[in-house]
Amino acid sequence: MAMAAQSVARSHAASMNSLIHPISLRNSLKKKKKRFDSCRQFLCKKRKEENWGIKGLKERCQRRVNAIVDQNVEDDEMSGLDSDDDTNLLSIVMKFGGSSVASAERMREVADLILSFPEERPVIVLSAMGRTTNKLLVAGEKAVCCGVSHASAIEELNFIKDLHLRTAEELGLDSSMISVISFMLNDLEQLLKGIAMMKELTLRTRDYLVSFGECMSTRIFAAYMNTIGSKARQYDAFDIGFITTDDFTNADILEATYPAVAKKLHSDWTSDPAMPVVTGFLGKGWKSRAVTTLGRGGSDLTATAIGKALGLREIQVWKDVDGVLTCDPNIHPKAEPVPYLTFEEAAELAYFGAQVLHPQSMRPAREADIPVRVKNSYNPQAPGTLITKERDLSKAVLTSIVLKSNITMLDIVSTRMLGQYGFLAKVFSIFEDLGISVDSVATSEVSISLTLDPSKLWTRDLIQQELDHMVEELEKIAVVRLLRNKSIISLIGNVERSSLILEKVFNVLRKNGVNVQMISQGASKVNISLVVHDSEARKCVRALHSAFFANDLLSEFDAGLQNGLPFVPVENQ
Ligand SMILES: Nc1ncnc2c1ncn2[C@@H]1O[C@H](COP(=O)(O)OP(=O)(O)O)[C@@H](O)[C@H]1O
Ligand SMILES: N[C@@H](CC(=O)OP(=O)(O)O)C(=O)O
Repeated sequence: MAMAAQSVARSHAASMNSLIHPISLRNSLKKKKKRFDSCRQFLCKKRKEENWGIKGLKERCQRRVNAIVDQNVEDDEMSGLDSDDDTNLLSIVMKFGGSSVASAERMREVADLILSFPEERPVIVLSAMGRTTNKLLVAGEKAVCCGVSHASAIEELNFIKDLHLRTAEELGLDSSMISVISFMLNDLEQLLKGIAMMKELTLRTRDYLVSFGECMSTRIFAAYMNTIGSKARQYDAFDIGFITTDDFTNADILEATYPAVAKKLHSDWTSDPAMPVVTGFLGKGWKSRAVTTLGRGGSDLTATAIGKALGLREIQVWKDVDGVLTCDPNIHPKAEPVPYLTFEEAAELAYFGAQVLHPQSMRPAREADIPVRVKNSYNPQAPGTLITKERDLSKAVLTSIVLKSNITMLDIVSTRMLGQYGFLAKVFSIFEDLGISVDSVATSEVSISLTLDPSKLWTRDLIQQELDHMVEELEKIAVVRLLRNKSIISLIGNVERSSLILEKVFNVLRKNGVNVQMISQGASKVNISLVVHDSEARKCVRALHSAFFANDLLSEFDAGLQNGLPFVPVENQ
């Protein structure tokens, strides 16, 4: 901006020389100053979008400064700049998960945290309070078999009522908002009675049932922000353009969502600015028009979708951990935060079971190239994890270890009725026809080993029915072995160094007497997956974590690499 200021001075001096009237000079300078401001915004945005280096930025700056000074307003690259002034538009998304808004006290802390960024104009995305979603699901299951007269007494319903009414009162919300919440709780009770009467809980009803969690948390929080004088407006995602497939409990966001959400949030903000507080996790089925959900943990996806829709600067997801960790802290208490990840690594990590991020959530952020920051709302000072398109992998070996348990594995050996490619094609067309999703695959000429993704299969009965049908179909062309109770351990890291990673991994496994039943290296080049028996999996992850991350062994491992020698820790030699 120093350069811009000098140019304003230059222009000022030039104007003085030609004896322009002081008022028109002031207006002209004001106009130019406005142009410089919008120009700066425009350049910053374009620089990010098009990845300009410093040299490119300088050249473009100079061109625009000259154009402004010389009044060359017809310059192509300048056109539309006045309307491109986005200094007052929404700037970031801040998503707070259930643990961040579990009580009145937590909501107050979240409000303070948001207000501690006065320079931002955030869109807020909230999940349901604490474990409300789980409790709603249990209440639904209980309603199916408890009888209408007992539905009101379901323990989880009363817990949810008490939590939400108490929170609204503790936050000092006015009586009209307390009535809104009471009405919603009353509707929830009626719904549970309906489920009890029907004695069934369809996937569609299940989604409507859990939607009460986010619908109530966002209303309470937006009302609280208004109470403390920070203007906020609540939105139900299904009413502002979140259009999804009709796959209840696991819906996908459709493309039409992005322009619709952008239009609604943008026009409300420009006509009457108020911090948007949006329900995470929810959408509207494009055919059914009913409430859908995006799969467990889906508020992360809501946040990244809003970031993409509005082209925001950053997406922040606030959790109860110091970022994405080197492994699940419930498995290894010494798990450490990972400072940087690429979208690809984060997606792989989430897909292979790290609960911290929703499996699909990286997609919109990657498509729009918007950085995602994972932060801890209980420890805002911690730097967290920054997820971007690229990062320096030259020193990276292993980034994180992820465990996905209770997996079903299939061993399929061809009866040689088909040629090699006919065999593979037939096997995968069977999965496609049955809508069964496959996680990891290892193939030879006549056999395939693969793991099935259980998250697509919702109830026990359905799993058995589907599996029986699938095996029946596969047995027409192959000998099939179904192996249950397996776990996938995914090693996310720099697969350029896969042989060194594997050497170390197999040392650890050998020492612990663990047999690997399948191994696959993803084409994404960031993931090696090992399949082991469920009963050995947690022990394995702990041993691998200690070998790779404890006592700074990772850097020793790196040092060994630099000397051209693979490092094997003493404990494993
Ligand atoms: N690799 C990992 N890194 C961080 N957290 C993980 C990891 N694997 C599992 N977790 C679990 O994920 C939790 C955070 O995810 P989640 O409960 O969905 O957060 P929120 O509800 O706040 O969005 C953590 O409390 C932690 O127990
Ligand atoms: N409340 C939903 C959606 C969600 O994203 O929750 P959280 O952010 O607390 O993981 C769930 O529990 O699945």
